[in-house]
Amino acid sequence: MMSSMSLSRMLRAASVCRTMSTATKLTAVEVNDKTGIATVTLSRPPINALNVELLHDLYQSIKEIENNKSRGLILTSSNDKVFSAGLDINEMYRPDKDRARLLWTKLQDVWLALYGCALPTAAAINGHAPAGGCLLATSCEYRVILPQCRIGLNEIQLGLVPPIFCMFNFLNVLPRRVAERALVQGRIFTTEQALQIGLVDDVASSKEKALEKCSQFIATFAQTNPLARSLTKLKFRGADLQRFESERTNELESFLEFIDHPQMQEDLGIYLEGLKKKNRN
Ligand SMILES: CCCCCCC/C=C/C(=O)SCCNC(=O)CCNC(=O)[C@H](O)C(C)(C)COP(=O)(O)OP(=O)(O)OC[C@H]1O[C@@H](n2cnc3c(N)ncnc32)[C@H](O)[C@@H]1OP(=O)(O)O
Repeated sequence: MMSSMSLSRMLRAASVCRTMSTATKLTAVEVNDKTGIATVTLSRPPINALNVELLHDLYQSIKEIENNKSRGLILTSSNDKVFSAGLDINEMYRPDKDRARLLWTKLQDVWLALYGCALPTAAAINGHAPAGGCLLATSCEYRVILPQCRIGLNEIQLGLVPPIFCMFNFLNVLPRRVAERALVQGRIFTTEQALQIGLVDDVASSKEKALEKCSQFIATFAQTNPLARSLTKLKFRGADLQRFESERTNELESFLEFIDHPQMQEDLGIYLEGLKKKNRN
């Protein structure tokens, strides 16, 4: 039987949190009415691989939170081992061409929405965050990770050329030399390494503590004029956003050309099979 203690705790939580009206199936959005902070939880089992639908839902959630004038946005995962496994490789392996075009366009939309978000943004990285997972986390302004996680932009290990926004994100958080080497080597960092190089800002022992640290970061802006804050953020990120816009069509076409290449398809097939084999052994 549920104790009266846990029941009252649940009722208290229910009174301060509400789910947003258009919260979708693959992202859950919860707004804390006391703090005004919205939490977006990636919820595509088993590993939050970014397919067309998840990217679509994530974009909608970010825009909805921004339009509802929340105080800040925290991104996290419903999976306790994986924040996001990055792009769903099944969407790139023997792809339907229209769907591949849609996938890339939606990834670009999500990056624009998150990197250029007017609100303070933070990622509670409660699991591994390779490739697209790391891209989402580094689009935010602040990152907290859990122990024993792995994070990094490993695209090059799959034979993929990291898109320009991967470069912007890394240059925004890492010294240029470290960013370049990490991208060119496709490095995946442990929790300790990520903290040491500054890829993440802090480490927390649990998801709850990570969310708390993210809320504390967002609360540091409580006394700051929101418009002045967002315009200042855009001054820092504006050049990247503009360059992205000028290269967006080219990047889409190169992605489609790249994954259409027979060697690329062979490499992706081998990589995917390797991931599956791991579970069969
Ligand atoms: C011009 C071209 C530009 C291209 C640039 C592209 C920019 C972005 C690219 C990407 O994001 S590519 C994706 C790269 N991602 C990875 O390399 C991650 C691979 N996965 C892992 O390392 C691990 O799965 C994990 C995330 C650390 C989780 O490990 P865990 O042990 O918890 O789970 P697994 O048993 O490994 O996986 C479960 C299940 O999911 C399948 N899977 C894993 N990752 C992906 C993926 N990214 N896409 C599709 N499917 C994936 C894995 O095969 C398992 O399947 P089953 O065996 O259960 O069938």
